[in-house]
Amino acid sequence: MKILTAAQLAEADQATLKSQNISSTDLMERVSTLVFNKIHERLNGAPVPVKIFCGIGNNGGDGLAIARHMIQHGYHVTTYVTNCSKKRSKDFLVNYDKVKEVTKDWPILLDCEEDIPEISPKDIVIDAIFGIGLNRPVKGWMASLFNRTNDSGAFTVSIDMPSGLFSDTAQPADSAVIQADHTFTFNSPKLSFFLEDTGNYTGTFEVLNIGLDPTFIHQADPAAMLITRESAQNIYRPRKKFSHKGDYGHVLVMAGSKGKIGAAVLASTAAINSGAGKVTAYVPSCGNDILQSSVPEVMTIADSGVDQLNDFKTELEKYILCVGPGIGTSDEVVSAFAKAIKLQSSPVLIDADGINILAANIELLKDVPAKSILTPHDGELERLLGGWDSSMERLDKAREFSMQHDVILVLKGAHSITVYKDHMYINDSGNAGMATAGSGDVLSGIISSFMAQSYDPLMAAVFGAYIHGASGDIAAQTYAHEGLRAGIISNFVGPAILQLFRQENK
Ligand SMILES: NC(=O)C1=CN([C@@H]2O[C@H](COP(=O)(O)OP(=O)(O)OC[C@H]3O[C@@H](n4cnc5c(N)ncnc54)[C@H](O)[C@@H]3O)[C@@H](O)[C@H]2O)[C@H](O)CC1
Ligand SMILES: [K+]
Repeated sequence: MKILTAAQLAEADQATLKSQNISSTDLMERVSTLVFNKIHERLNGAPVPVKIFCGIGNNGGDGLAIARHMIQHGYHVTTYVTNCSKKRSKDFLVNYDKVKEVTKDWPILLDCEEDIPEISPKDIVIDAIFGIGLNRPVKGWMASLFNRTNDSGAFTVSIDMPSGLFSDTAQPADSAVIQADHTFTFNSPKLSFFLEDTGNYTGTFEVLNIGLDPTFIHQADPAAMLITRESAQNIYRPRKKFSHKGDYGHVLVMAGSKGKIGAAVLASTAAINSGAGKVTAYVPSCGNDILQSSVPEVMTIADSGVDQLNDFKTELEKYILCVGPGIGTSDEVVSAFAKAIKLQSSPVLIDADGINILAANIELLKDVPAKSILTPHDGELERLLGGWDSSMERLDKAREFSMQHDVILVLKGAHSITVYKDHMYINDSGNAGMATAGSGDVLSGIISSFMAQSYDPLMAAVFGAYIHGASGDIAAQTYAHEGLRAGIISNFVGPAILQLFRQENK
């Protein structure tokens, strides 16, 4: 699913009016009727007090139209207008008049701190103050209104966006934001819904298809793609009947050190579980027997280093290198890592200490083949890029780094984001149970496995991140979040692939 920017959505709005030969008032009526139906389905006529707060732009227009529908259906609605500017939009004004026609009274105008009404925990609040037109932080008495709403305990439903939340630019620290319990968002979710510092404001969110011009949407170059089950289905490459293991690649997992051989076990098990034709673990010699007895399908090459890697020697000719989990960062390891990277001509996957080594020896990046994949968690990313003030800045810096070094970054988090140059792919699978030791090693194994199976590296990263999350989601149904271990996630790769095509989940 495409995630469009506020500017693109405003353009889509205009394209829709033209192609469907409708007025903006008609589109607002369509949108507000859709939202009303959703609310009506849930409230089912309940006589709860509903307070609808409307801004003076089109988000406010939506709110006024929703208010009218609710009043006409007998709901107990009080409608407020945050009267913060004289620049009322045309469709706000149309709907302002239409509410009056129904109630015979104008909505209550709020102009200052003293006008802010009491809000009871028993109220339902509908927040239609600002949507995608927000262009500056919310301060002053409006911030007080937002804070009162947030502190009230009232169930709060936001229209299109929680008011005060920016859709695709950095969230200023001093801006008040409505904390919604549920958000009805139009056409597509906004980028800020998926970021750590802003993603909680929406509560649960629901995307409503408001029938914007499909040609415009099809042609729009998205700010980011949301990778859902449907997207993953389209990336999946079925196997050929007449094929053999040589067709599905060979992953060489260079990982582990004394006390962290488990990282090598997890990454190589995940690689074989995800369909690589062959997997070899390249480990310090202390790990050789551990690997052999814990995962018989994986071959091993023991390095001359006993407790940690200190060289890189292999007879293998063709393989995909997956390097980094649990290797440490000592000088010996750095030289082994540097040697291994230098020998590669096709994209590699670098994780964990491999990223730490790159961050501390940035000159090694020149030997990393183009379109290689780095899978940092935030600590590793910070070492690589320096810090950031907001999640948006984190993305900006990641895009710049990707552009500069021609590498793919998988930024791990609740919604892992794969960044390649100016394209972003936001993962929509996974759960908080996956925040557990070794989960990243499993991800490295999965992605490198798909690379070995000839997925384009970018698609291997995007698909691998989805399958990793989906495996965790299926595993959590049996193990709960708390019971998930990385090795368990890895065992559910097969069920996650099956789930892509199960009919009942459509
Ligand atoms: N294409 C669609 O998705 C459709 C969206 N609809 C709804 O319209 C809004 C966007 O409306 P717009 O008029 O462009 O902007 P807003 O209503 O969000 O607000 C603009 C209004 O507010 C002023 N303003 C901005 N920031 C502040 C601030 N911090 N303090 C005070 N005032 C501020 C600004 O100057 C404007 O006057 C979208 O979200 C949907 O809800 C349509 O209904 C249909 C199609
Ligand atoms: K809103």
